[in-house]
Amino acid sequence: MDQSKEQRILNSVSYNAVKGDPESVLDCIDNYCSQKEWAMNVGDEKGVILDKVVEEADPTIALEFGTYVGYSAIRIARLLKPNARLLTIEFNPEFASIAREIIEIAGLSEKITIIEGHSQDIIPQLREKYQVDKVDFVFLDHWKERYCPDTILLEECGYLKKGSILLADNIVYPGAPDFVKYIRSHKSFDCTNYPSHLEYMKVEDAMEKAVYMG
Ligand SMILES: O=C(NC/C=C/[C@H]1O[C@@H](n2cnc3c(NCCO)ncnc32)[C@H](O)[C@@H]1O)c1cc(-c2ccc(F)cc2)cc(O)c1O
Ligand SMILES: [Mg+2]
Repeated sequence: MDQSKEQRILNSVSYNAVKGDPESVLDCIDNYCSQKEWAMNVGDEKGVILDKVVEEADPTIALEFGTYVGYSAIRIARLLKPNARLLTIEFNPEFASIAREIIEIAGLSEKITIIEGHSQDIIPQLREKYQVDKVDFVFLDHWKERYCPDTILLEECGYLKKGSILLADNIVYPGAPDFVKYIRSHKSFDCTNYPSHLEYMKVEDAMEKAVYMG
């Protein structure tokens, strides 16, 4: 059986990236996906917005929905302070295993925990199973129709505190209209839109930041 696109991305990283160097892993994935095969990584343009928001949040506990091959997990974790960590949730076992290998090549396995499962099932378990009290930063990049229910779930479970920052990818394309409507009309969220472009394409896209006001 021939390999998947995600396996080919891993092959390229394994062959071309400098072990232990997150930047070289990111560059390798961006080069592969802009020159060989498009893939749904947040990419280098929106990645700069992600970097800025992570630096603003300076999180101790960061959370991500939708690991895919680990590109944004590496992007986030490379900026974390020494005792900070990223929990990233992925339900596709093939993607989770590929992400684990790519994260290992980047040298960030100590800072990143990949949790295999559906976000809606894992979120309620974060306190007991993963010793999470509050989350400082959340990156939403999984199925777009799940952004809104999972944000509500995070709130209901009491993981958000004053100053918690959510950042959502793909606000324009593929779009997350119910999430945008919900978050912008919610009195406890202060929202900012960051226009950008779809990864590796000239198509319009945007990211939305939502700061929880408690
Ligand atoms: O669809 C997009 N992203 C989805 C991400 C899915 C990843 O996240 C995992 N995942 C999904 N739901 C859950 C879940 N919970 C919910 C389900 O239970 N719990 C855990 N993991 C979950 C999947 O297994 C994948 O690894 C997208 C598309 C385009 C795009 C643009 C233009 C085009 F032409 C085509 C595509 C651009 C983008 O940047 C995009 O992010
Ligand atoms: Mg995305």
